[in-house]
Amino acid sequence: MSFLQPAGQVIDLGVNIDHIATVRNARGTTYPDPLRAALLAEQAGADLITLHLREDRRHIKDADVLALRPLLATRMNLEAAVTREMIDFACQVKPQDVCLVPERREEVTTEGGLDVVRYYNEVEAAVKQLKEEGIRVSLFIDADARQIEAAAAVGATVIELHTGRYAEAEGNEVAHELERIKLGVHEGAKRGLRVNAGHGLHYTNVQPIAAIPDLHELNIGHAIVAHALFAGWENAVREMKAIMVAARLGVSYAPKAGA
Ligand SMILES: CC(=O)[C@@H](O)[C@H](O)COP(=O)(O)O
Ligand SMILES: NCC(=O)COP(=O)(O)O
Repeated sequence: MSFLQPAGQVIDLGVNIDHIATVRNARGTTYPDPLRAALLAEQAGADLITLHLREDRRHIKDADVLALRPLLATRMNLEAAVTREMIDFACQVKPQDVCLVPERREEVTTEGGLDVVRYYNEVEAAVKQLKEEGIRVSLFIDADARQIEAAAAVGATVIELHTGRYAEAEGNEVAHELERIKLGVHEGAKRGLRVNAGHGLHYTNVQPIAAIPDLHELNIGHAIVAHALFAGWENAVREMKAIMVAARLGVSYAPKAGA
């Protein structure tokens, strides 16, 4: 229980440690250690640890996932593509959560949501295999009614709405994308799904998202790692959690300088 968290969970923060591994891999050293980052993030208020084992292993490696799984006090949310290799690996690791994401080797970062409508049969088979191992399955999708409907139909119990378009929006588009996410949260909750969100969120654009009722969890990585370069890792996690909780509770929170 984070000291920032009132009784009961207001909104969960999933800290994505991918880009700790990006820095490590830049020189092929053992530091910074993603496992240490994960354990410190938990102590600083993270409610779960998210990590994306990409097909090209550009940041998180198989060994990171295997080593971290038994160490976490909270829970592991493993992001993976819908491939035989990744689904079998996830069934071997048995994280509490798996989030199925789209992946293209040439992409810089995740560009959109999983097209559950188009790949319904493949996603359905993956969801079934993971659920048989006792793993809770989330689908990383756009805030699109057809994708949300397909996610519920295919047997997922959780969806994570891709907030990339909101994060990249400018001017009047910001309000439009925020409304699209609000409608997606409502649509998912109406269908009995647990609704999460993530991608491209940072210390200012997170506030309107965290304020959306019925949103259970935000997965945030790149911005926390970036802020940690100046504020320190644990401060960066604590500050993000505080901002999210304050936004959800409708109270103002002004981080002290250098927090
Ligand atoms: C699915 C998602 O939004 C995150 O996992 C994101 O993919 C972070 O990893 P990358 O920066 O490698 O895309
Ligand atoms: N699913 C979103 C995630 O895990 C983190 O995405 P980002 O904050 O690194 O863009």
